[in-house]
Amino acid sequence: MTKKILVLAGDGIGPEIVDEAVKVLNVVNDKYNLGLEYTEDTIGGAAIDKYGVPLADSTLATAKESDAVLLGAVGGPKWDTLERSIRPEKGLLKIRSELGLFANLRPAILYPQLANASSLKAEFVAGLDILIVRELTGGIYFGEPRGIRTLENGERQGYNTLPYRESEIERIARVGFEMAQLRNKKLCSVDKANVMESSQLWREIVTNMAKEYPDVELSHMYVDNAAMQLVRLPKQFDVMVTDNMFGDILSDEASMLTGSIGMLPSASLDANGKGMYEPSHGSAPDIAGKNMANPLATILSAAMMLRYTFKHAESANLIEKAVGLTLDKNLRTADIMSMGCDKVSTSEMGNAVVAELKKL
Ligand SMILES: NC(=O)C1=CN([C@@H]2O[C@H](COP(=O)(O)OP(=O)(O)OC[C@H]3O[C@@H](n4cnc5c(N)ncnc54)[C@H](O)[C@@H]3O)[C@@H](O)[C@H]2O)C=CC1
Ligand SMILES: CC(C)CC(=O)C(=O)O
Ligand SMILES: [Mg+2]
Repeated sequence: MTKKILVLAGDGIGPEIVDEAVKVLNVVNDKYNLGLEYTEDTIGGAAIDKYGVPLADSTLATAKESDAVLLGAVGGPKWDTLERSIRPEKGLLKIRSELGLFANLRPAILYPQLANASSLKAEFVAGLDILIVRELTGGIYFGEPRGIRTLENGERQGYNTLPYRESEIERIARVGFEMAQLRNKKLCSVDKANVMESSQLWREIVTNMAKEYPDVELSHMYVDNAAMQLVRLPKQFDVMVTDNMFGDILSDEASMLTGSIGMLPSASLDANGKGMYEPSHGSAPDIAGKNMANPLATILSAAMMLRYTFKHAESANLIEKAVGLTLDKNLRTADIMSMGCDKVSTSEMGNAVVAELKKL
């Protein structure tokens, strides 16, 4: 049976890193006869240039007909001055929302070969394996009302709203509990319940759900403390579940424990296993077009696609193993470079993973 993948490379380093992930997918496709079929389209700034909007209706329709989406990244200085409603990032938020991709899984795993690339000393990060479960279609990135208004005294005021419905909290918390059950059975719910009503409701609902998961040890933490604990003692965490903005920020922070944001993959899932797979980082305009971005987060996101949407754990495991074997060869893109290693380009890194994969 064919498996339809919509490839949306997007902006900046997007096309460079997505190319490498597709190369890697092609190897497992041939090996296991997976029937992967690609359609290419675009999103973000590239879509503004092509269609006049950051996500064309036709692209969204193709995404809805596809089994999975592989996405690079969106955004860049070229489009930063556009009116807010048509900025590249709006396309990304819209596709997540329209596809119902409420559960964003961001695993922060330290490959032992990269212990020296981590921002923390090796003793703090050795064996690190945290899963951040981020709510992706609600909260302050979507809340209404929002805008920039002019007050009576003529001063302008920017405002956003952070709403969470009970059902939105419950469904993401359930993902957190279930992921914890599959792992080390520890769930830390991160909120700001000492200040915000939406967090108070969040904490109440998560607390009530704990009864259904007696095997999971639940804890709660305020987000400011969580940010600090992530760099103090990161291995205290197993699964963290949190809202859209907190998860966005904490996952970038956690990425540096693994050596680089270029190592952090993600899966954005709906209720039925359909998903969009994208690295956790952005379009990195500062290094775009230089063939120096790290493609591993995108390659590892492709592995997550095989695991979560196509239920083919064997090929996902193989890709992750090939990444480890490539790092064993001391090949490093600039962001994870350390002494005694060989610096490689984006495409050289992708080719090296392909070469290791073909040997397995
Ligand atoms: N999912 C997405 O499409 C996201 C898009 N953005 C957009 O990307 C643009 C740039 O945003 P920034 O805040 O600079 O975040 P960014 O994640 O693009 O870059 C932050 C820093 O990390 C580096 N970096 C990121 N990915 C890398 C990789 N694969 N290999 C090596 N180094 C890497 C960049 O060079 C930069 O120094 C903005 O327009 C922003 O809105 C930001 C985050 C996520
Ligand atoms: C448009 C942003 C919400 C993208 C982002 O920073 C992310 O998803 O990590
Ligand atoms: Mg982010």
